[in-house]
Amino acid sequence: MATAHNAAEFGDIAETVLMPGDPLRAKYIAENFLENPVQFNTVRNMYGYTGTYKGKRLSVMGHGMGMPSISIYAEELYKFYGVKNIIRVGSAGGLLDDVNLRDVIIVTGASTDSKINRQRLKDHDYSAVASYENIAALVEAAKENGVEFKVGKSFSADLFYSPDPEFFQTLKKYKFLAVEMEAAALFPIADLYGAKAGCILTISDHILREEYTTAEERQNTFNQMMKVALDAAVKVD
Ligand SMILES: O=P(O)(O)O[C@H]1O[C@H](CO)[C@@H](O)[C@H]1O
Ligand SMILES: O=c1cc[nH]c(=O)[nH]1
Repeated sequence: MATAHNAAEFGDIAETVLMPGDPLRAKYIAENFLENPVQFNTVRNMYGYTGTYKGKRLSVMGHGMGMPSISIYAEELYKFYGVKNIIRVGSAGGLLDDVNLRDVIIVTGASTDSKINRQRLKDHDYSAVASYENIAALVEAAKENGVEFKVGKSFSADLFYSPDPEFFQTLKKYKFLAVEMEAAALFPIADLYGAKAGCILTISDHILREEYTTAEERQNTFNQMMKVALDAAVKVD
């Protein structure tokens, strides 16, 4: 049955869904990587498509920006559409010295400055970690594709425009590889539904060095990340 945010009927969406923040990136993945993609959602322009990749039925759908947005889309996918695995494919700002523009990051877990998980856990900390199967499959797929990668923590920020840039130094001290805005919200929702989640990122800018990729560079390096995520998605049941 359709929800307030998703026009799909049960069965329209595959058990594995790749989710970029940008719905146009979802369209790009569907049009360039999926065979016979069928669009299942246009509500709020949060495009979603289902097709096949290497013989496996897969979906791709945008999740918007920020934790409230991904929380709506991810929870509905797991709860109402029988989705078993969501892999976020996102962009992120690099923090560490050895994290460079265009690097691919496989996320093991994410901390956050949001209260979103404290609302879930009576104000206690939540260890928001990716499913091991996704971490392992993403690593394997990256190696198979000859894509260099780093594995580690991301920090999911509520605010893109931070009022406290000094805090990035603290994140660096604790070896967070990158800042993005959704992983910490996604992983606990997967836990809640006994499902899986994962996250792979491409470094689109370096926060502490103020370096930025061009739109064209982002497109090309994102292609590497998409391929790794798709090949990983095929490996995980
Ligand atoms: O490129 P996406 O997947 O949207 O990810 C990053 O980009 C957005 C901010 O520009 C946030 O959603 C952040 O997490
Ligand atoms: O959330 C994000 C994504 C890319 N770059 C940033 O600085 N933050």
